[in-house]
Amino acid sequence: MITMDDIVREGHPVLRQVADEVSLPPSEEEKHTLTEMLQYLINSQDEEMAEKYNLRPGVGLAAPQIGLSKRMIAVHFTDFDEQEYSMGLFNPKIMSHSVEKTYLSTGEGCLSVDRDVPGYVPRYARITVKGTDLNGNEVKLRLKGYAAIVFQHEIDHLNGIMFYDHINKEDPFNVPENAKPAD
Ligand SMILES: Cc1nc(NNC(=O)[C@H](CC2CCCC2)CN(O)CO)c(F)c(N2CCN3CCOC[C@@H]3C2)n1
Ligand code: NI
Repeated sequence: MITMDDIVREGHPVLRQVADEVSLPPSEEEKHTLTEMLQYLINSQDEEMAEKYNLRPGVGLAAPQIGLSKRMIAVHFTDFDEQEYSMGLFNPKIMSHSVEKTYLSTGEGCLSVDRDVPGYVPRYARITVKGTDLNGNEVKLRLKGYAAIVFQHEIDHLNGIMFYDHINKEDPFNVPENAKPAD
């Protein structure tokens, strides 16, 4: 199982690389790894497992965070409309996005960042994502708000981008005029 010992921390070059496309169909090993990434999220949200294995809770995870520079992400969360997302995706790609932005009023954190970085992280309010799921099916997702934020955070990791790269350096709590909080 994946534990915090497997999560690389900021400063490791893999977090600043552009990850490689996974050639399709994914190998058994790639499918196993993506399944393990999803399992980490599920375990991390289970109080007993998180306590027992000292897991930081997570709603998303990207392969570079376990040292694997491949375009693979896993997400496990329920959004504010009670819509559940629990999936692994190969080669996720943002096909289109709104001009309008959104952000989490709590700011963001990252399993690869062992410090608090205060500030709003402006992200697209709505995105359309395409990718291939663990069953080898192509999926097309239209996401907004919280779900859009989580997927953007993960896809950023595949492009070597950390959440704090988006925070306004002069005024971390500056809100762009076209942005509304997701929560
Ligand atoms: C928002 C949130 N971020 C948590 N952690 N950070 C992460 O997931 C990072 C990714 C998220 C940071 C902002 C957007 C994506 C991991 N990242 O580094 C991957 O790249 C949480 F843990 C969390 N929740 C709320 C839901 N709760 C259900 C019950 O179980 C606990 C769980 C806690 N919400
Ligand atoms: Ni992260």
